[in-house]
Amino acid sequence: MTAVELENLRKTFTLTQGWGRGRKQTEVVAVDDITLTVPDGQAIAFIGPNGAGKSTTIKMLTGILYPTSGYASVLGLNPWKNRRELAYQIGVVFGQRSQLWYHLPPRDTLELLARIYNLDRQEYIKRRDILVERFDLRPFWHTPVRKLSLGQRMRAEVAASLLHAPRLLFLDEPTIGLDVIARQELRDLIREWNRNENITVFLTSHDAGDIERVAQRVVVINHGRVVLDDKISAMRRDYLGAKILSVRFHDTAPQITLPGVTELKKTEYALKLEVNTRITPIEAVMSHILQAGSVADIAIEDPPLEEVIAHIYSQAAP
Ligand SMILES: Nc1ncnc2c1ncn2[C@@H]1O[C@H](COP(=O)(O)OP(=O)(O)OP(=O)(O)O)[C@@H](O)[C@H]1O
Repeated sequence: MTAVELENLRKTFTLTQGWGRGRKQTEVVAVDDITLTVPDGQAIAFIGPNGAGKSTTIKMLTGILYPTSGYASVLGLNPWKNRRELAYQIGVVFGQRSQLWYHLPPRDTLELLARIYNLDRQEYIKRRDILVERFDLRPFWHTPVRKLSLGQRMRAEVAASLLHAPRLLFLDEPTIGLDVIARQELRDLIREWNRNENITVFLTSHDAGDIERVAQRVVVINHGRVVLDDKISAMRRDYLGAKILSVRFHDTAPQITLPGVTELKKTEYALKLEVNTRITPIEAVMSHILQAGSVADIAIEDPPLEEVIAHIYSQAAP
């Protein structure tokens, strides 16, 4: 089953500038013919620079906005024609905007949502108890949302979005503004729900850690168009073609001079190199190092995802 299917999805906005006779209308293309298929159970990071069209796409997929043209099917439904029906099957979390009742504690919010979604009482209690436990809501279960820390609120937001057991979860910048610990906790919860409950995740984030931890696949958009669609591991490997080699030696670290190899750091007994594997394959660099010095330890890593993303954005710029 396909969770999301888009074909030439497009959204333009008309902007009016000036007054009276000087009034001018310009067209902004926010989403420019996106075609995309997301299978059931996949966690996809939908990323791109500011203004790339991510939120506009999510708004169309959740039925908030009508597209200008194109086709979309979300869990087999047309989001803007079957918005109500779809709402029972999807969860939506916007990091920048709370979906909770500001003056109510999470307890009452979940109770209200259970009624809105018409959940069976026994089912609701079972599910609520799991969410309270897994999202650690107990310490602030009776505290009005307005008094929660951002980390607590976001845990409550995601838990609330999962109450009606949606099959697909849209998350728009869910970790924005969170500290390192709260961000990690939230990422792990989203990942757990995706892997264990097989819920499809459609995530936007500017945080490389979120993307890396949560998603299996990355779709990069820029100016409303898909510029890259790949597995995270493949994106890193193929796009930059770079590897980071960290080597420790038993004695003084040698000088390594090879085409495509850049020294990032050197101490007396250690070397950190960046290898452009398109110029010199990693095997050749390794055998060169093994001959040049007495190697105690060697580690090969991919470059940080942040660098890869920055590189993709810069190449996609007009
Ligand atoms: N209601 C609107 N009216 C006019 N233009 C809009 C409207 N909503 C979005 N846009 C424009 O459409 C483009 C895409 O915006 P969108 O919010 O989808 O980007 P985004 O990728 O979510 O960006 P960010 O990462 O900053 O949230 C931008 O140029 C934006 O200014």
